[in-house]
Amino acid sequence: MAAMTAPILHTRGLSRSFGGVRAVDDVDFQLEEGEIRAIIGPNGAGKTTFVSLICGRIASDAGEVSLEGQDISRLPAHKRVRLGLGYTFQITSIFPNLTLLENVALAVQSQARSSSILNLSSRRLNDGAHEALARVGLGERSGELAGNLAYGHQRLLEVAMGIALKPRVLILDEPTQGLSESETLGFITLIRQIAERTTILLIEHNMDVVMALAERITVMDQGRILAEGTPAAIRANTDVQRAYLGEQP
Ligand SMILES: Nc1ncnc2c1ncn2[C@@H]1O[C@H](COP(=O)(O)OP(=O)(O)OP(=O)(O)O)[C@@H](O)[C@H]1O
Repeated sequence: MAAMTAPILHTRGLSRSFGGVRAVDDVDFQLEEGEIRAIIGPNGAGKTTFVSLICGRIASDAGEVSLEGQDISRLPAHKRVRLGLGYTFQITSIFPNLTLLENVALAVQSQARSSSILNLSSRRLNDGAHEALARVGLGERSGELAGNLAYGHQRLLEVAMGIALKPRVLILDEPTQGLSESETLGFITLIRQIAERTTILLIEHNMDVVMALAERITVMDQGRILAEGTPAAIRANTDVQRAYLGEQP
C-alpha cells in the first residue's frame, strides 16, 4: 500500500540469525514521520534484535535499513546516531561516578568524536546537555552523581542522553521496565512531549503504556511481523491474541 509520504525509516528484508535461531527473519518495516509506534510481541520474538539492527549495534546477515531515504545499512552505529537515529536500551549505559550533566555531555561528545559537523564548544555542549536534562525533569539535579539517582530517574537520564543530539527518530527499548506506576504515568507524558518533535519507536511490554501512547502497533512473533495496525485493530486481531495478548508476562 502506498504511503502519503516517504517513511522516515524503513527496512527491507532485514535478517539476523544466532546459530540456528532466526531472531529477525526477512522483515520489511516502515515508520512514518511524526508517529509513535510500539513494537510488541512475546519474549524472544526478535524485538530487541530488530531495533539493534536498525541502530547498527549488531550487524545484519541480510537486508537494508534506510533513514530519510538514505541507505544506512553499512554505517557504524555512531554514524547512524549523527544522521538522526537516537536510542536507549534496556541495559543501562550510565556512568555512576559522573554527574548527570557529565553523562549527557559524554553521550553527545562520544557521538561527535572526529566529526567536523559536531565540533561543539564546551559551552554549547553543556547548554545542550542542560536542555536535555530539563526536558526529562532532571534539570535541577544536573550536578548530582548519576549513581545516586533512584532507578526510575536513571531511566530518565538515559532518555536525556538519547534526546541530547535531537534525533529525528528515537528508539526506546522497554523504557518503563522497573518503573513505579506513578513514574510510568510521568513517562507517558514525557514521551508525548518528545513526540512533538521526534518520531518514536518503542518496544514495550506494558500494554497500558502501549495503548496510551501508540498510534500504530507492530506485533512481532518468531522474528517476523505478525500484524500491524491501530491499537483497536491489534486488540481485535485473533492471531495477536493467541501469540501475545493472551499470555502476558
Ligand atoms: N546475542 C545473542 N546470541 C544468541 N542468541 C540471541 C542473541 N540475541 C538474541 N538471541 C536470540 O534471538 C531471539 C530473539 O531475541 P530478542 O532479544 O531479540 O527478542 P525480544 O523480542 O526482544 O525478547 P524480550 O521481549 O524477551 O526482550 C531469541 O531466541 C534470543 O534467544
